[in-house]
Amino acid sequence: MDGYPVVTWNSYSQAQRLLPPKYRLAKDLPHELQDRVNALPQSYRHSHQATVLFEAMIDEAMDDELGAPPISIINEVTDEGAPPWEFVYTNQMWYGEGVPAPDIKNLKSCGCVGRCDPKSKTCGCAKRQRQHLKRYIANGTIPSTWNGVPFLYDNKGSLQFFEMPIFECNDFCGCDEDCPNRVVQRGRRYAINIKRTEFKGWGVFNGPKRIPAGSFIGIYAGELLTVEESDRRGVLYNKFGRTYLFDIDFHYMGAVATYSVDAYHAGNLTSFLQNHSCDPNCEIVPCYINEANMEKPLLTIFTKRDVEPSEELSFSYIGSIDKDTAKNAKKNKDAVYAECHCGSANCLGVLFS
Ligand SMILES: C[S@@+](CC[C@H](N)C(=O)[O-])C[C@H]1O[C@@H](n2cnc3c(N)ncnc32)[C@H](O)[C@@H]1O
Repeated sequence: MDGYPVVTWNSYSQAQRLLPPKYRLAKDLPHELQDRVNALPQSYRHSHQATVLFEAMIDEAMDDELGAPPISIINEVTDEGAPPWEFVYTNQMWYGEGVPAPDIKNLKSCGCVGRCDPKSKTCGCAKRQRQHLKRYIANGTIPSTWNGVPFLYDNKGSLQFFEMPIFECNDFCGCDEDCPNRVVQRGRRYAINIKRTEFKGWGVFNGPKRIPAGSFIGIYAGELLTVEESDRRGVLYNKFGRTYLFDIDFHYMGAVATYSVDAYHAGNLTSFLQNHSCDPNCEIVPCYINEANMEKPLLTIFTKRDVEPSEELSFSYIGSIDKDTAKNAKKNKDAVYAECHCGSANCLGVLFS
């Protein structure tokens, strides 16, 4: 066309990156509801109304996982109506002081139309995942039976490989919402309950259907902190025996963390899924969506084997705390070192052992 520049998907997508990225600041976390409930007498927090209110708080936060089954709070063990009103229920990340905004300028995206074809040689996202896969192919992590398709999900959306980061299509890609490379961002598909256990506080339990291996359960949501702030909070948390900190230090980062997630003041069902098992059925996998900074993946939780109806969902703490911290905490008799009640046949007997 004479005199008019041609607007393509790529130029539109590039232009959008000039806008400031959308993200939430930890200092803006709302806490009015929690403050109001905590100001009420204990009899309220132990009532059925507290259960209903807690379930409603969860429901309201589930706008970003449309179609996800509702979550029930079940307590057949104590008289608490709900878990402690210490945190804001959210599936999002809230950025703490000193944590930079998401890097969208350097984010790679695809210009595919409709659903991305995993076999495509031109899809930018398939290319990016393939590039990253090369090192795993070279070191034999990917079995020789691998069919060469770069996306880590199969055609049912189940994760195939747990040892490497996922790169999903993002807000700047041309493909549709039902693209096979958009699983985490579509949210949870299986019914789960938050249930009081006898010895481990609250936990996450499967609903009535078997969850197949490789199913997405949730993002380990909460405050995204610098590791310095996380270390400062960790000393305190260890003293009173509950920590929800998770350092982002995957092997391809040289096992050194710059950032950490704290799910104490903000989080979702996955904070309770943080119960340890010596024979876990879930795994945390780094996943990049609207972020080019490799130090800031989302921590996403997937089932690593089939989970039976009503079975507890859990993962292993072993490896999630460094040895020096463990040694010192044990010496100081920190409350965070507890007897393990996972009940598995190969139980080591102690948490963070
Ligand atoms: C991050 S919290 C997990 C959620 C916790 N159950 C709650 O109610 O908030 C971690 C704490 O849960 C308890 N816990 C988790 N797994 C356990 C296990 N296998 N045996 C005993 N206690 C456990 C310990 O008190 C641990 O410090």
